[in-house]
Amino acid sequence: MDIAALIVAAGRGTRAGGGVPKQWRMLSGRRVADWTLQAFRDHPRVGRIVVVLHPDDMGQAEELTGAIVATGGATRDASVAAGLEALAGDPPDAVLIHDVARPLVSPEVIDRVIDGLAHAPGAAPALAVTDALWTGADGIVTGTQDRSGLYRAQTPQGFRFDAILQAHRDHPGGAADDVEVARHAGLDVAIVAGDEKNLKITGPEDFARAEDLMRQQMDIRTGLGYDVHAFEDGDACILCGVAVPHDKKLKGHSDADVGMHALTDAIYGALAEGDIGQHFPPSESEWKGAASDIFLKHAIELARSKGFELANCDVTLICEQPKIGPHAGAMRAELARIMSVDPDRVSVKATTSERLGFTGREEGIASQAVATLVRA
Ligand SMILES: Nc1ccn([C@@H]2O[C@H](COP(=O)(O)OP(=O)(O)OP(=O)(O)O)[C@@H](O)[C@H]2O)c(=O)n1
Ligand SMILES: C[C@](O)(CO)[C@H](O)COP(=O)(O)O
Repeated sequence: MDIAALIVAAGRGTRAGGGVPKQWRMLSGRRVADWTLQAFRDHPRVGRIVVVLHPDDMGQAEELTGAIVATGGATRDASVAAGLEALAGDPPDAVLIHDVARPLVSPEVIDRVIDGLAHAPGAAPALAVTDALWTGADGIVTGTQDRSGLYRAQTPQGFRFDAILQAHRDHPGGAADDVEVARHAGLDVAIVAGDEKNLKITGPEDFARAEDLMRQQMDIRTGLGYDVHAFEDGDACILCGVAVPHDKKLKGHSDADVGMHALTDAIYGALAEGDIGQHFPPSESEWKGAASDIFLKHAIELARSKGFELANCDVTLICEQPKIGPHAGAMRAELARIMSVDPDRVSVKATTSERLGFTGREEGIASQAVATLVRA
């Protein structure tokens, strides 16, 4: 099934305050809109993504990589209609209509909505009301409302595309959500289980709630790498991607970059994905003399394919000679370039072993590295 996501992001977020529409405010280090888009971009069953923006926000479009951008209207339903029309030229089978203000939507909720479409033209997540419901006036309770059969509606609300497009075209406007539009057109909408965490950022206090929930669901992994290479005759050592002049070089099947190997193993370790020798066996001649950036790129791309980003890494080189200090800045910059991360996430430092052991006797260089990976 060809499934598109339609993310409405043309509201002004007046109730949230803060001077900037809530979708552009920061939440756990990224904009609200970036989290929401990522949830759909990472979902294997979602193809295209349409984002509906306010005319004043078109400058943000460039940063929403890979998304089709449409211009929104004065109300939520006008914005949804604009997004549907943007898809109508090349219609998907189904569309998932989602508030940008719900950045914590889980893959499981998205799956349940998609699965619900197998049995009905519409499916939407909701939570049964569990608190007692009152009516009140002037701060005084005036009655109790029957809560049986009442639900709190969430998004994404999913529909067969042709049906919801026609329903919006025929609707007079003023609907609270797309389920109301669908029902007005006589379409059945299945209720699937929502998620307490799928909150809509509405008031100022919701930012702190959303950040707490994000912290709870973060997956943080740490890996440790260790490597040793012996010296042989030569004129430079390749260390963390930098050629450091020396009267010896490091011996190995590849370029013997002991620092980069330790870091690569730390990333594989954090992912529980074995080690460098498992991915690039020394028995294979194609890795003979290979530049070690191939290994590091492979490890970081493997991490990204599993949804992880590098939070930070720290490499220690253990040797008497060559002196690392003058080259540490260049090494950090090179590792950061290879991994496409900010240099302030990469540390390279060195120590001697006080002339003890094989490093102290200058027979070779050892390296240790730790890497922390985070999946939000
Ligand atoms: N003209 C509008 C109004 C709302 N929305 C979107 O509809 C969703 C749900 O609306 P709400 O939480 O009410 O957002 P805002 O309209 O931005 O908030 P407020 O009512 O506080 O201004 C949000 O993703 C919002 O960006 C939209 O695309 N176009
Ligand atoms: C669509 C919706 O998210 C369902 O809960 C909600 O109705 C939209 O937000 P609003 O605050 O009602 O504008």
